Amino acid sequence: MFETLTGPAIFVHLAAIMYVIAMLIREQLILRLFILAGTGLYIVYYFTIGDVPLWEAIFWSVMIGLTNIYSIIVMSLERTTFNMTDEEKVILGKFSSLNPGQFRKLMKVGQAQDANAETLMTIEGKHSDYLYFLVSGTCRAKRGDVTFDINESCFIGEISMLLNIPATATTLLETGGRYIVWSKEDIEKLQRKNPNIGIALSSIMKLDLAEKVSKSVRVA
Ligand SMILES: Nc1ncnc2c1ncn2[C@@H]1O[C@@H]2COP(=O)(O)O[C@H]2[C@H]1O
Repeated sequence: MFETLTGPAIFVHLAAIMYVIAMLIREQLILRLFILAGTGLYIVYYFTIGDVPLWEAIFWSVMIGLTNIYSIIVMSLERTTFNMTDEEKVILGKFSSLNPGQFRKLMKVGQAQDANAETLMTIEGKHSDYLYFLVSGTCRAKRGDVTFDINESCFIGEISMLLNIPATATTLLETGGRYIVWSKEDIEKLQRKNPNIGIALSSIMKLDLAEKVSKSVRVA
């Protein structure tokens, strides 16, 4: 077998070595790059092995290679902030348990809004269908007789979502504030399709809650 190492057969040996190395790698992106190299070497082999290239084998190898390249591009995009706005990059900093691809999926089901007037977000004791992330501005909140401000870069509506209870406060965003709003139903659908996003989002909301508690003062 190995006496053919100098002819076109060298390519089939190299291709197989690429595949064997790929099978030892867990990291998807690197694994796929080795498979791609192997596929390229197989194509060279099919071109050079006989008087006539093995077109059927070449055709399917090219198809496999193109499919692999498509997945490599999708995976690479999922790991980078390419094409994100500056605002999205800042929000991603807060959502650090999500990778950029998961974050894009979450943002796709949400809507960025500017408050052109005072905007009521939650009503104490009432179920809310929405989760908000306050990008900028201040939200006035009232719980019982106590009023307080909630400042930017945090969630509004995460307590009722995490505990599945009515809103614990009435919250009103001042005019000019900016926020992202998600329908809880859309988030639940997304979580069912991507359980990892659900786990990451709930840990981000818990962290947000811990930060709020760490800054809160006892008022009564
Ligand atoms: N003490 C607090 N500090 C900061 N934010 C609060 C406080 N109490 C309630 N909230 C926010 O107000 C929201 C009202 O709806 P939720 O209870 O779903 O989630 C609540 C929090 O996002």
